[in-house]
Order: sequence, then C-alpha cells, then structure tokens
Amino acid sequence: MSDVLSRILETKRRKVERARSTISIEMIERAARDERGRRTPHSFRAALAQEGINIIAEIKRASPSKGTINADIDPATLARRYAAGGAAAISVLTEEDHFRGSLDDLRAVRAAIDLPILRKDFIFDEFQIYEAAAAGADAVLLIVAALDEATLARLRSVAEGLGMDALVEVHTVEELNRAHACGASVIGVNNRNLRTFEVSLRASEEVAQRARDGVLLVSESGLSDEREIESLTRMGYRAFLIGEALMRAPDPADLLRRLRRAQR
Ligand SMILES: O=C(O)c1ccccc1NCC(=O)[C@H](O)[C@H](O)COP(=O)(O)O
Repeated sequence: MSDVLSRILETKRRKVERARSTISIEMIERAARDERGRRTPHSFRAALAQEGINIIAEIKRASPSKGTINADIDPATLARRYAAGGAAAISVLTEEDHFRGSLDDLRAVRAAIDLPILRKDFIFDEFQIYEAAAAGADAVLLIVAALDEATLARLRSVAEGLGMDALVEVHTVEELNRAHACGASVIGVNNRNLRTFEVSLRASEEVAQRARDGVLLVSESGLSDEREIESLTRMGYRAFLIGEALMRAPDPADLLRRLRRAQR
C-alpha cells in the first residue's frame, strides 16, 4: 500500500473509532435505512450508463497532491452549478484531514440537488457506509489498494443491501482482477498513481483492455480538456470523474458543457 494511503487510513481509523464510540452500529444502520426509505433513491450506475458523456463532478477543497485547491466554496452552490452544466452525478470528498471535506458537505449537497451522490472517502468499515447513506449518499468509493478481498466483498454487499452502488477503484490490471473477483459492476480507474501522484491515461487504457463485458468503467483523475475525454471515449469510456479542473474553473457549468460535447 502506498505511504500516502497508509497515512490517510491511519488518521481515518482513529476518526472512525471515535465516531463508533459515540453512536452504535445499530443506530447508524437505522438512520441509514430511514434516510434510504424517505426518498426515491437515485441509481448512480444508471446515471453513468446514459447515452453520451457522463461526468461525475467532484467537490474537492484540497488534496495531498495539490494542497489547497478551493477551500472556501459553498458546496450547495457549487453542486447546483454542476447540475446546471449537466453533471450525471456529484462526488463529495468527505475526508477531513487531507481533503478538508466533511459529511456536512455531503448533507448540504443532498439538500441542494436531485442527482446521485458518491461519498468519496477512505472506507474500510460498514459504519462508514451507513454514515454515507444517512447523510444522503447513493454510492460509496471502495479502493482496492486499501482493502483485502474479504473486506472488499463484504463492504460491497453492505452497500448493495442498502440499494447503493459501490464504485470499486483500481489503478492496475492486477487490481482490476481483484475488483472482478469481488463482483464489482462499476469500476473506477484512477489515472493517478497514489504513491508518486503521477497521472497517466495509460492506466485507463490498460484496464479498459482487460475489463469484463458488462462492467461500467469510470476514468478518474487528471482530466481537464476535451482531447482527453475524446481519447478515453475511443478506449470505450463514457463515464468520467473530474475534480480539480472543475474546482478551479471560473465557470464550472460551462466547462462541463464543453467536456460533454467531446466527440469520439
Ligand atoms: O487527489 C489526490 O491528491 C489524492 C491523493 C491520494 C488519494 C486520493 C487522491 N484523490 C482522490 C481522487 O480520486 C480524486 O479526487 C478524483 O479522482 C478527481 O481527481 P482530479 O480530477 O485530478 O481532481
């Protein structure tokens, strides 16, 4: 596991332990089921399988690779701009120490827009999936590099049991094989190497060549212009996750519209 990932997981473990000592797993599970029952849940997978270019627009205040990106945004206002630009779904980074996100950001986005929401965090415990659902998320991120096979499979089925999707993230073909083994049907390919922070579309290219039929692939990270989207659509991608470029764009709705017009 990369050093950065180990450091993030270490701080996250302490946070989850603290949260678990204030609210029981039964209570958070009940809150999750209540929230899922209160509204017609959105299908993250269906939103990404629509015709054309489907973009998951991310709310990302800061990151380990870039430091502060745009820390003072109002998540609800930004999410409305993303929706106006035709985003298929919204990703909210909820990790606090390295990305300056929070579950409050996710709740604010849930109250503001009517699109599927992904909780983007470092998830290793079902408690975090219940927290995500209780805050209004429709999908969670599961990072293959951070989880053993049994945990990956268990967390995926906890998400499914709540009617949520799991975006199972890989960076290499070896990780893709582990994602296949756990039955993942939505697989995100992170173009960013989490050890070196180097970004290359080769990751998306290599994984696309080995992905099983029927799996919905999402190309993630380092995307900012039409040419990259065009080249990825030629590899078979129709779903993309974009953070920093949208966070820095003077008019994120306009950038989304331009990217969605990219041609094969
Ligand atoms: O972005 C980072 O520096 C980072 C470092 C360590 C673990 C995860 C990291 N990012 C999470 C993401 O997956 C990205 O936020 C997401 O794919 C969007 O990437 P980008 O469009 O490059 O902001």
